[in-house]
Amino acid sequence: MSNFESLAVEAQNILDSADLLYNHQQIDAALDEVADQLTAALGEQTPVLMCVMNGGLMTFSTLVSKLHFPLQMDYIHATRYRDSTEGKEVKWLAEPRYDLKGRHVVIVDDILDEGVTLEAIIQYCKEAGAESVSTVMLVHKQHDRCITGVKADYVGLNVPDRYVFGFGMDYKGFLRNIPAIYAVSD
Ligand SMILES: O=P(O)(O)OC[C@H]1O[C@H](OP(=O)(O)OP(=O)(O)O)[C@H](O)[C@@H]1O
Ligand SMILES: Nc1nc2[nH]cnc2c(=O)[nH]1
Repeated sequence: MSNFESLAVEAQNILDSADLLYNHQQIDAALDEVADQLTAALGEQTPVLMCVMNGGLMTFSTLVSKLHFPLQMDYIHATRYRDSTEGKEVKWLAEPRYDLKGRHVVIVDDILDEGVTLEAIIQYCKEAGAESVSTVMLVHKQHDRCITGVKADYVGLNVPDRYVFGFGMDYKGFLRNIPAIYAVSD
């Protein structure tokens, strides 16, 4: 069996034994609330919404479909876990296309864990001259290891201090497409 095939089998076993945290309906309702809050805060600001690839993709596409005001979409690709379940240093794979100078930027990602990735992206946007940087996270992992001062302005759902996957979040590069959020079984 090649590497990707054995990983696919492992991922299926992980899914079969995982604990469901939130189903699709609960995720959708949480993103409805975030969309309402963003509309109230930024509906007049013509923001740039910035998808953090790859994990942010499903949250981003669901969220923007709920926003009915003028905005632009862009993406940034920063990765720290690289198909592993342990974080390393942040690696940049793609920078945004829009000039962020003077713009209200909204970063949209799947998970705030230790905050290393988010801190690097906020710093990037500020150095690019953004007028404001707001942060949206589908989930916030509950522990006290997050970098001091790094926070999400808008959070959909809280998750326990366990490895989680689904709705964009991967297990070794798989299971991002599952339309619910699970925790790997202990
Ligand atoms: O708060 P942190 O501890 O920095 O972890 C959060 C980051 O980890 C994941 O990205 P990953 O590096 O796995 O890349 P991916 O988006 O391609 O899954 C996730 O999408 C966040 O960007
Ligand atoms: N998929 C996934 N990515 C992460 N990045 C940081 N923490 C996590 C996690 O629990 N799950």
